[in-house]
Amino acid sequence: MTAGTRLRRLLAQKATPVAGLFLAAVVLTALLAPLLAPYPPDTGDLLRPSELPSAGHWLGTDSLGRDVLSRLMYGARAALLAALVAVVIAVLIGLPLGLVLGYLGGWPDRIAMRVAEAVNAMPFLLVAITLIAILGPGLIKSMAAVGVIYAVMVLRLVRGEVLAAREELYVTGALVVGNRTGRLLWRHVLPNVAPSLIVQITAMFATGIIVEATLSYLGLGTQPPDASWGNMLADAQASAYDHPFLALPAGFAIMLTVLAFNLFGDGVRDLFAREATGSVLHAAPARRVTQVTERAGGPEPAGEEPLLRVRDLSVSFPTGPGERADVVSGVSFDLGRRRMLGLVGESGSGKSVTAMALLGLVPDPGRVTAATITFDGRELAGASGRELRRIRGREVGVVFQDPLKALNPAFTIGTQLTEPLRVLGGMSAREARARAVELLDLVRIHRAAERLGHYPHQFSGGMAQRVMIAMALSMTPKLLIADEPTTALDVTVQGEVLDLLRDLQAEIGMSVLVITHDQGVVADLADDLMVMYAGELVETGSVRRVFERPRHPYTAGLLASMPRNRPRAGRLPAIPGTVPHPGEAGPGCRFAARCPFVIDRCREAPVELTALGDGAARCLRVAEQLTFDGTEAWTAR
Ligand SMILES: Nc1ncnc2c1ncn2[C@@H]1O[C@H](COP(=O)(O)OP(=O)(O)OP(=O)(O)O)[C@@H](O)[C@H]1O
Repeated sequence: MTAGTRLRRLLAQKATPVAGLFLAAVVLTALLAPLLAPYPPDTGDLLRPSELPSAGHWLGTDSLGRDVLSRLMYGARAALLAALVAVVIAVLIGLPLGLVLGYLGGWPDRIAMRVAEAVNAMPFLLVAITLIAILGPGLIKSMAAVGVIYAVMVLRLVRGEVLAAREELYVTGALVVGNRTGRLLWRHVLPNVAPSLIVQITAMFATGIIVEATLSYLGLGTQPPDASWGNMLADAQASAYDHPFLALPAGFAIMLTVLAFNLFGDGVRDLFAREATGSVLHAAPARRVTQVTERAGGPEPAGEEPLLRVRDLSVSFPTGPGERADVVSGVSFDLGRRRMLGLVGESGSGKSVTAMALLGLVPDPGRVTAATITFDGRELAGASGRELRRIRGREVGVVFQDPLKALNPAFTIGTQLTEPLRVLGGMSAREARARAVELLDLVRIHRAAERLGHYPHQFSGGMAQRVMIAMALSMTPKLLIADEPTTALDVTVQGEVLDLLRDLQAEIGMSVLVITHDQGVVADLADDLMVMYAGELVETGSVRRVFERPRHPYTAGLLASMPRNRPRAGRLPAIPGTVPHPGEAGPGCRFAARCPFVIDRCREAPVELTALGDGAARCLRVAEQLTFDGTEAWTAR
């Protein structure tokens, strides 16, 4: 995410910029207090004590006749300086220790963590007061003591994040290419720890302000006559009954500053959140009238509405300041009930984003628009995140590519399988367990009851994928989306999982959208096929027809480059070139640059889908009835 995008996201949240502006004003006031304050903070007119606000003293005077506004401005200096001292000490001690201990582990880590737990177990202020008793009172000394306690918090946070990052493949990858520990921690681990650390820092600033005020109130922090919000409160308390107004300025200053830090911290946290945002599919008028209402082929059983009807689905991502590019453009298709529809295309053609868009799970800052997405008679375009959540898991199940990454390593299979049954299905623990056993039986996992107590790492890839399938089927969905369900598995296991999917589809009678770059999977499973290229559907039709007689050169190229189980002379044919980046395909046919059948007209204007007897194809030359099957056209050049 670019700095500009981050700034835009920050400004989009209403409370965050307000909180940011308020904090900026507090910081400026603190810095410029000697210039801005109308009176010196520590000298007053003893003849005019405890006055209410007036033209001469906008916030009145305190019990010694000092100007409250001026003391408030100098108090901001004390508050921010105190919080800053504590936070800097915390980061200087906690960050390097957390990084090193989390990464190296062993006995130093164990000892440090026991000490951290002991410090954490004691009340915060008690520890601070004990340290101040040793160091002596005074603002900097007391906040240094607070900084040491904060350091323990930072250490625990950073260590936890490093422990998680240490297991990631990118860290192993960085080690493999020869990074030394220091560089590895600095370059590869620290950036992943930074978001949580920044949020923690804003929270520490907020509590730092409260702690400074408390310590100064108790006489342990800022010493009179210096101004601090805490000792202003202490002064006010002495005459609370006679002059209650005196407590208000410092009280509000503390409350508003702490609130602003917390709101700002929340905004920063949301800024770094990577999950899908609102999950809303925006309804949009169809942007252009497609020549045909393309369907994925295969005659629809008479009188039956398709389960899923998608029209003009587009997804865009930002490509630069104020610019977006479509990674999926104008996709329209129907998925009939009890049908299996395959979606194929090279890597980067937009298959997964299409599936995520249907589920309302395109990650921020992606934007989804569609003229209509009708699922089982209900309109999902424009539906709220809540409505989509109700459908996900219950009526639409999803199977992802890498089962061992999709399952949570911290929980047993039983816990993960029963969770949706209890949360979505409202079953009791006993009912959910019985159903979980049935589900594991359904996906042909033996000794199901025993396996429920096992953790994901105790399953092979194929077995874990069966568990994922069982989870996806737990609520008996009407639609199953399988995104590269066999890509992470070896060939023999792939076959077993495909057989299982086919059998389950027949048993349960659900519709399946299977996404893959492996035509073999589609040939094995699907009734209908959609071929996607650079974000557009380029051909749709029944699997049988498309495999026998592709009507788009790209489909033909994909089929020609499919390894077959028969002797072949020479190299495997391949489509030359690569999929263009989003927004860089040129004005005409997006496949033109790689197409051996290209003619000048192909490069001039966008090519629409043309309806065929069975399905549709996005090719100007489709009417010429070219066969596109000359393998020599695709022979690696
Ligand atoms: N979060 C994102 N931010 C920006 N661009 C993205 C994001 N996710 C996907 N894209 C872009 O969208 C395009 C389509 O990606 P998608 O993952 O759908 O392709 P795919 O056909 O499923 O490929 P694969 O088979 O490798 O998964 C790619 O150009 C990709 O770079």
